[in-house]
Amino acid sequence: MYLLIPAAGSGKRMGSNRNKLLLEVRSQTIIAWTLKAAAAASTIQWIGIISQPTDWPDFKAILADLQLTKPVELIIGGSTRQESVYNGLQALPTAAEQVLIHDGARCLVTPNLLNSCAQAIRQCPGLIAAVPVKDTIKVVDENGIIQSTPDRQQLWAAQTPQGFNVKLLKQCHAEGVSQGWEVTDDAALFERCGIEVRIVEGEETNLKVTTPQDLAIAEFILTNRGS
Ligand SMILES: Nc1ccn([C@@H]2O[C@H](COP(=O)(O)OP(=O)(O)OP(=O)(O)O)[C@@H](O)[C@H]2O)c(=O)n1
Ligand SMILES: C[C@](O)(CO)[C@H](O)COP(=O)(O)O
Repeated sequence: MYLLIPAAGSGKRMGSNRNKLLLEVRSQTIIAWTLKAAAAASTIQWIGIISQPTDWPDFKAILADLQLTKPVELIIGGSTRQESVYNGLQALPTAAEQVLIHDGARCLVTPNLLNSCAQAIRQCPGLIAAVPVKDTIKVVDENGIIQSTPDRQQLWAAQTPQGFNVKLLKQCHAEGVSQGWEVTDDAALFERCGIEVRIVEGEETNLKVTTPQDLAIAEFILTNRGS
């Protein structure tokens, strides 16, 4: 399976002055933890890291340290996650029929979840890892007044990995560009194009390191795993 790792963000919500993926948790960078999970997932045969060239010296040093046995390519990122994935899709080897996309910032993903998604995407056009929402969610208007309470049975929190048929995902991204759609994940492009996306049960611990609080939680989870 081909794996694209969007890693070209700036980490505004982290409040850091550099790419948050270069911050350390338990003495390893966030991107190193993500790469280690990808390396340990037996189904992953190729890894593309979508990133800003200014970060390449750091990424190359991390790769040299990890000594991965799978081919890894650095691909130039865009100014949004959507643009970064678009670039990643253009850089995939022509043999790639399916692809998994996994945020570099979700560094607690397990090899097991990557493998489950890689196997499942062979049977459907698109899928995402997701977990059932535990909170009661409110829809609120611009004045802070609650409008409704959606039925929680139908609410799932989206994660990555997200898996897709490459040809269809390229078509959906192209449609997104021509229609000016702005989305925060690739499944949303499939949804807008009317193509089915399946849910694969994700992992509660598969959080996206977004804020300083998430860094502390990631540290706690990795310590408990004995990693
Ligand atoms: N132009 C961008 C923006 C984001 N990403 C990647 O998409 C993933 C999810 O994005 P997010 O957590 O929002 O990362 P940042 O954009 O870095 O954070 P922020 O939104 O707080 O600035 C991250 O692995 C990030 O590196 C990317 O490849 N290209
Ligand atoms: C793709 C994603 O990780 C799914 O949870 C997420 O949508 C990334 O963007 P966000 O803006 O941080 O939600």
